[in-house]
Amino acid sequence: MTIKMKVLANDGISKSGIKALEKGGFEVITTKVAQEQVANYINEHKVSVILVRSATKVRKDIIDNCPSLKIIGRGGVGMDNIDVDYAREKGLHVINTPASSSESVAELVFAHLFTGVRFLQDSNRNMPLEGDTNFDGLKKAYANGIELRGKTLGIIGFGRIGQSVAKMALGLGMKVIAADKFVDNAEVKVDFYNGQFINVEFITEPMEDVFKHADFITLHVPAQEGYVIGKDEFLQMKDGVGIVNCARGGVIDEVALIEALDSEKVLFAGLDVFENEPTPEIQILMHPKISLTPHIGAATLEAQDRIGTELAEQVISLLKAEKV
Ligand SMILES: NC(=O)C1=CN([C@@H]2O[C@H](COP(=O)(O)OP(=O)(O)OC[C@H]3O[C@@H](n4cnc5c(N)ncnc54)[C@H](OP(=O)(O)O)[C@@H]3O)[C@@H](O)[C@H]2O)C=CC1
Ligand SMILES: O=C(O)C(=O)CO
Repeated sequence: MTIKMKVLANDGISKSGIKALEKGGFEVITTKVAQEQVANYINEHKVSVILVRSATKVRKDIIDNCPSLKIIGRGGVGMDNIDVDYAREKGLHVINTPASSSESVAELVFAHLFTGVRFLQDSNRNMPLEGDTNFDGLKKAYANGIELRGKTLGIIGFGRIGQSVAKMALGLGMKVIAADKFVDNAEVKVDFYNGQFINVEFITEPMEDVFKHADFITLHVPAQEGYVIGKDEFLQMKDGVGIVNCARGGVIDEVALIEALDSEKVLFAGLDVFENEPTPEIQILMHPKISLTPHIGAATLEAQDRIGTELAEQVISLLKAEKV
């Protein structure tokens, strides 16, 4: 009898990913194992591959105590929930799917931008009931919307997602400026649904210039030590700027953000990620000027399909030689 290698997809995986892995001769387990039970489960079931999104952490304890493990796979980009260097030192393969979700995250950025400039996060909560006479004042406030067209979008972090955001912004008639620690210039291919495209050359600018000139700022940097935007950075921005963070909680100082919103320095914020996940601080949750999503940047059917298939392809190719 052939013994199939086991893949534990602890944060779920698309049907296409399961199908591809099964076709490749793997058994796929989609049971959600509690974090503290993951190591035991891997050992009990002799799991060879653990696939995670952002919820399950794969730290030193699992890496040290699970000898059957050969691959740690992250369905997504940021690997801050995995001790990557340590795992690689111990001879494990660590893989991710860096390009599969860029367009989906970029689209969510615009969902937050459109929400912020037309106050949707607040009007969704405040539509009047029959006989409500107090709504007129609010309606007047909601009537002060802003168009994105013609405005300047500042992109901090000009990698894959930052560049996807840039091309969508150009399509909307926005001006785009960008800052990146390491990318000096980039040629972004803006493609249209009819197959036509144009290439647009970008030269990145110093971060202070982006803060100074942007009407809206969106962050696309990885998790890192220290805030990228804190009190000092808010002070450098235009009054009434809009901020979007679909990158990582912890790259914006949330206390400074609340202060900036309350003082009207910042007009609105759109947040997909939080310093405290999955349960953001109450001041963030209840703020009328913040549009909230629960870390769903990559959560589209299309992105998850690409992620599942790409993970399956990598697992199959890495373990092909070792299968029994
Ligand atoms: N909300 C969601 O669901 C999702 C969130 N993400 C987040 O988005 C992040 C970006 O993804 P992606 O665009 O694919 O990554 P990339 O690596 O392609 O781009 C990130 C860019 O930001 C640069 N950078 C790092 N730190 C700074 C800084 N302090 N200031 C300016 N630039 C900086 C990086 O430089 P260098 O590479 O040299 O460090 C790199 O060029 C991921 O790391 C992840 O955390 C990703 C997918 C989904
Ligand atoms: O891919 C990422 O980094 C995400 O945050 C989505 O899971």
